[in-house]
Amino acid sequence: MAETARKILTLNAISARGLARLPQHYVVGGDVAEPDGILVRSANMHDMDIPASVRAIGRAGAGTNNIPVKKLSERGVPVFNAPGANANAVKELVIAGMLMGARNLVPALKFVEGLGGSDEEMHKATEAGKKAFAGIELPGRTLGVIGLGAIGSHIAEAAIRLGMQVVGYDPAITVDAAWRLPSQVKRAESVEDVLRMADFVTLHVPLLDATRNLINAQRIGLMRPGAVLLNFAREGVVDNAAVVEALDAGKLHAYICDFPANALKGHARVVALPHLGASTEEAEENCAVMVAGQLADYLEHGNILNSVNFPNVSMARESAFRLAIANANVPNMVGQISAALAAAGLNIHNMVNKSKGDMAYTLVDVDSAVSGDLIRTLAAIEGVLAVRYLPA
Ligand SMILES: NC(=O)c1ccc[n+]([C@@H]2O[C@H](COP(=O)([O-])OP(=O)(O)OC[C@H]3O[C@@H](n4cnc5c(N)ncnc54)[C@H](O)[C@@H]3O)[C@@H](O)[C@H]2O)c1
Ligand SMILES: O=C(O)CC[C@@H](O)C(=O)O
Repeated sequence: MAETARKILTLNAISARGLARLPQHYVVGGDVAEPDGILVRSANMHDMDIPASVRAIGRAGAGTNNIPVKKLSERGVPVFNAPGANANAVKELVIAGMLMGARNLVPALKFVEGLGGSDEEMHKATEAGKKAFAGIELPGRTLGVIGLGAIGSHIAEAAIRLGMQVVGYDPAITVDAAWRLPSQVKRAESVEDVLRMADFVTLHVPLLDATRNLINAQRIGLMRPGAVLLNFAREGVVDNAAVVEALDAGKLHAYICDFPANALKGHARVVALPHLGASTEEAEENCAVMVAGQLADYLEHGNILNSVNFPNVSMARESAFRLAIANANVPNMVGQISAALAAAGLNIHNMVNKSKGDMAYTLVDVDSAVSGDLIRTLAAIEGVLAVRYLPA
């Protein structure tokens, strides 16, 4: 059988090493029509008319708040991401951010930029002015980490190595992340507990309805005087107006973030980086390699790994005839699918069905070719969202 020339639309620049993970016969570009899959980084897809041809989305990164995941679930389309692939890059920038805040590096650099006159005048002004930028050291200080997933757990570990005390909060920490945490990390019972105990607070939660404005005026009120707040998660997790008020009142020492906004612009105690957390050669490559591999495995074989809306499902190929069915997680789907296959005279060679929340997914290998009529019958079952036939 000829290879299917699948088409992949890229909405952002995707690292070449990642694209090389796609089969060679794929057509890839920023302007392909009727794509089978989409690769994206931070481009906002909420207002995009996503073509009906799209079978899967690959997010070369962690956060998927730029993607209409719910709408895609209703179409039976998985959204893949790259968990942990940029965690080290973000960790390093957060450590840099803590040091910027602790040593007042940005205001100090601005002061130096403003120096003029002869070298001798500069030296004099330097020695007279430097006391305004005296800072603190990290060992012995407490770092509060809110969200102990791929990034938060790495930061907790790095901070312990730097001699800091670490207190963390995550109501749904995964087993993997918990294993990564050094035993010295203290477990807090709430966001409020972390805020009360920490000199530096860093946020590593996804942007969800539940985390929007997680850090607001009332919670900032609980923070230690002179604390440094770091936000390399998402803009919406922090109320910018409340932060500016706390900075102006001297309650917060600095706000270091990855999300420039008008409310923060020009503030002497704000460092806003241009969403640089994942912008390293290594992270861009790791994310693209991971997600392109997952996308291709799904398009070719129906296997699912690291989808935010579907369960992990993978089955070794022992038959040339495979059906991949996305369905709602409701009773009797497997029964109806099996009955339709039996009525068509097909023998099931292997089958797996798994669910995640409202979504379920079924892979079925059969012993002989599948007809167009059977695919239409399966697609017409109530609760079936998408059916793909994947002959090897
Ligand atoms: N600045 C950047 O360039 C950059 C790069 C990567 C990720 N991010 C952002 O960081 C977020 C986290 O990334 P990750 O790779 O660590 O994701 P992750 O899924 O591994 O970890 C997120 C953790 O947050 C926890 N969480 C959810 N709600 C919480 C709450 N209310 N309080 C405390 N914990 C909560 C989850 O249980 C999970 O353990 C991403 O969703 C993304 O928005 C930003
Ligand atoms: O792709 C990027 O540059 C940012 C990615 C980052 O925000 C993420 O959520 O992984």
